[in-house]
Amino acid sequence: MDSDFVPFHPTKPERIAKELRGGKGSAMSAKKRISAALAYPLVRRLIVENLPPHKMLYLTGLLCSIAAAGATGASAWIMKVMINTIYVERNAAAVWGISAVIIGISLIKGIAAYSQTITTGKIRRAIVSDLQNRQFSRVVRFDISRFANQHPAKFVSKIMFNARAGASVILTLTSNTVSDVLTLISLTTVMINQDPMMSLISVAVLPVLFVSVGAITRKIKALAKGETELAAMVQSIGTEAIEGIRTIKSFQLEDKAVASFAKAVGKMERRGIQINRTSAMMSPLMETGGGLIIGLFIIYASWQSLGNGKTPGEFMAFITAFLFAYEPAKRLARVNVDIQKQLVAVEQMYHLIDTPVQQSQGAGGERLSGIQGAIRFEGVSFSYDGSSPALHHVSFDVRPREKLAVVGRSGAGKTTIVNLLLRLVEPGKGNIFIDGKDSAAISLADIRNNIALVSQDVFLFEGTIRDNIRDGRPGASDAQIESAADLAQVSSFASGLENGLDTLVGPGGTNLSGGQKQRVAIARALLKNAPIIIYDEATSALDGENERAVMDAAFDAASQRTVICIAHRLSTIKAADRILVFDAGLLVDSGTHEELAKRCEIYRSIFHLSTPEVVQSGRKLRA
Ligand SMILES: Nc1ncnc2c1ncn2[C@@H]1O[C@H](COP(=O)(O)OP(=O)(O)OP(=O)(O)O)[C@@H](O)[C@H]1O
Repeated sequence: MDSDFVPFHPTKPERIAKELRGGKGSAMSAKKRISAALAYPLVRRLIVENLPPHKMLYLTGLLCSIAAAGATGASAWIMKVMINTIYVERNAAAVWGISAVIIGISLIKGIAAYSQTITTGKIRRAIVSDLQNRQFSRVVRFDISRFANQHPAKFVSKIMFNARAGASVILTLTSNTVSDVLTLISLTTVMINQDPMMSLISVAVLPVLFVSVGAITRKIKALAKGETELAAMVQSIGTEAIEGIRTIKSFQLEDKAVASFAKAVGKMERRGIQINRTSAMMSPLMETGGGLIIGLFIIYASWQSLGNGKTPGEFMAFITAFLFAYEPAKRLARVNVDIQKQLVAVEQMYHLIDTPVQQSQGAGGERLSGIQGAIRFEGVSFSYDGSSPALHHVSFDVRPREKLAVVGRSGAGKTTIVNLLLRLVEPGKGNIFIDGKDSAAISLADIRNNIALVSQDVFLFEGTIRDNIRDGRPGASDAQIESAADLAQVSSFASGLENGLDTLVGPGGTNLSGGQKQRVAIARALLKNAPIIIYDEATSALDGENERAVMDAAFDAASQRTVICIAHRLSTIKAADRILVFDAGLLVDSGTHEELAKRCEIYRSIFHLSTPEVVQSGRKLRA
């Protein structure tokens, strides 16, 4: 890899397709198994981090499990009393008492099961919410390069899936398994008490069962790998298609979108069926094992009761305890299988949670306050993929309060300048200075506090227009918001809406046009009152007249700030003090519109293509 450039992985549709095919090098095939050595620390961490906050609920659940286990043992034991007293000794007077005890035992079991379901449900929901929040709060702080090769929907679906898996592992181990073990202890006590020999026979068959179950477990583990990825892939393809619905419709690509979705769904379905089929083998195995044990009992019990005077009550109590033990034993035999499936997701979850947030995000770094807005790029190189340069050895200065336009053909590196300035990516080589301070040493929070960005892809939160503008400066008064709205020409369209600036926007509210959204974004940036303001094709969705009005206002409002403006419209560019011309990652020229129009071939060619009036001199919006 060229040492000049930091690696950055592009979003590639082929990558998604490759993952769908499960091809070599795909995320799926790269996933590792959760070995026992890895599983233990994962499980330990899950429990240590998540259970203590719910210990009171957990204790309540444990008491319920103990009560339910005791009641289950008692309900097997009462069989002996019932058969021997009522049917062998024919004691009719005992019927009422024994029936009352049976009803009492069932009542205890029912109440314990109800309370346990309620408590584990509460614990599960609390853990799922907490794990989702922890993952999301980490993901939004990732370096943007982490988002380059994954669709956002994939991140979100993974977060949801991982959190559910984490809660399942915790509850399977600390609640369901504990409850099953307690029930088995209670039933085994009854069994040993009735006949130690018969108990031994049943225990002897268990290793055979466990070996077979182990083999199936390994197969399921292999199949479960990548199930999460496939689910996320389906969501990602579906979301992508809906997001791009206008393009899909205009190119009549509905069939292609449906086919690609169906392909992903089909792959997921096949994987699900395979897992299901393999899991299903567990049941016949356990049934056959159980049948074998019961057959042996009958032979042994007949011999005992015919020759050695064992009572039918003892035999019934034993069989009942054994049958009751079947379900919890089956669940315990499957614990490893169930957990293995979930541990793959838990590992992904901790991978997300443990991924370092962008360097020096949050604490640390030099402070940056009261700045003039001087910017200096010194020999800056950067590559997104580690090989092809997006910027190569770029150096330039921006004076405080200068209005700088950045132009270039598509892919020339204009947005990369903005990404570097905001430290959304770090330069592979060279340095960037803000007011003379190396930006790499400045606290990331301070860099972003001092720069306001209006980007080409406007993002508005669901809420009112006013709330969205206020995001620029959370403590701003209504008057300040309204003044920013006036400057950015938001008021001109908001006054036509029933609720003005208090109109709801976003999925549940009014849908604004692309240009209206851009004006809200400009108002938000103006309100921020940062010493440096960047417009990255901020007016691309506005018509010529509106664009000029908004940019006049934006430049005027920013007269005391440094402005960097990436634009394709000559009217905006002419208004700048100086223009930088980029081509294929290189800074090829800089000067005023008049100078560049005379001497810079690339500048001329850019604007000759779209704007014939290139040689007309431009009006300066500010001196
Ligand atoms: N996320 C990314 N992953 C990989 N390569 C990227 C990424 N973003 C940009 N590039 C590449 O870096 C180079 C510079 O891109 P940049 O977005 O800075 O160009 P631009 O001049 O802003 O283009 P446009 O005017 O089309 O927005 C291009 O060759 C582009 O393909």
